[in-house]
Amino acid sequence: MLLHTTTTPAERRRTFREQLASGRLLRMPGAINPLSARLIQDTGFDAAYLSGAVLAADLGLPDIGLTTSTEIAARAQQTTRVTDLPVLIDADTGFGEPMNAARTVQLLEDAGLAGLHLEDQVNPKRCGHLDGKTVTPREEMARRIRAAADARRDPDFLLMARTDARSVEGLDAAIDRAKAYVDAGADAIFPEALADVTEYEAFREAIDVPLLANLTEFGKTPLLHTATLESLGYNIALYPVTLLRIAMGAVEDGLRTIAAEGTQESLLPRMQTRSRLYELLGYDAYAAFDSSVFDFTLPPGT
Ligand SMILES: C[C@](O)(C(=O)O)[C@H](CC(=O)O)C(=O)O
Ligand SMILES: [Mg+2]
Repeated sequence: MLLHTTTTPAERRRTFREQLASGRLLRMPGAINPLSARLIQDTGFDAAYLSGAVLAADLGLPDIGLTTSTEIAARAQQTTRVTDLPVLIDADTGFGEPMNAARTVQLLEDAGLAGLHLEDQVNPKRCGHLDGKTVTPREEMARRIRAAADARRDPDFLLMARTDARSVEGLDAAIDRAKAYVDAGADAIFPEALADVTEYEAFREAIDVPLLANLTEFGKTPLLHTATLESLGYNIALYPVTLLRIAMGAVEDGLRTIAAEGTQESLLPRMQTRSRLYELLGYDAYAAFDSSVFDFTLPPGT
């Protein structure tokens, strides 16, 4: 793979549709940057995710709807360029009125994504696992979805509706909303912040389209095993902020170690090596293209 992926957005959208139709559980970690999306592909995951919480945190911002559709589209394009995997993006509330949601869909289609999800919170939105959320009237969200569905130019671009209603209006209302969102044109449903396995079951029973399970840490939902989700008939196991939490934990530990020990020596066994990084970046493909780019050998152990 030289410079970028050779898989087209259309191919990846078809793959994503086929994966979802297969009935198999897809495992979908959230990338923290384009390079980590390469690693997600390299370690055998099915698809990658771009989290609103991660994109905001990356800019040093809380996840309250401050980022813009053009900002997330630019980041998405950098990511989709370097992976062959289908990538699903968190489009928050669609960034405004239904007309804004429609523009968001087109921007994110152009960014090479396989699909997006829109949620039924009002602005300023918040993490779905926090208390004090407010949801829009059901009909307003249905308008948001219809506008998004009509704006699509590739019918394979996946439109997922997320409902945040479980912790606001209760489980039954959340299921009713999900049904209304499917009627409005949603291809898949993201039931946010379910409390336990019985709630997962109830959603599966009531909804015919693919379902996503959000396995975010330190939230309201148990960290269900993939085997459990498979037996429940869920389609996507999402690890939205997991890589960010792992990386930031390691970065903080590393910084404290250097400050305390005066050298990074003790951290070397925990670091990605230079050779692994070069492997991920595909240096040899560049060497094959132009031998003057990569005409050195790395000393052993680097
Ligand atoms: C999935 C989510 O929308 C995200 O932006 O990644 C967040 C995750 C989180 O804040 O833990 C959410 O669940 O609202
Ligand atoms: Mg989000």
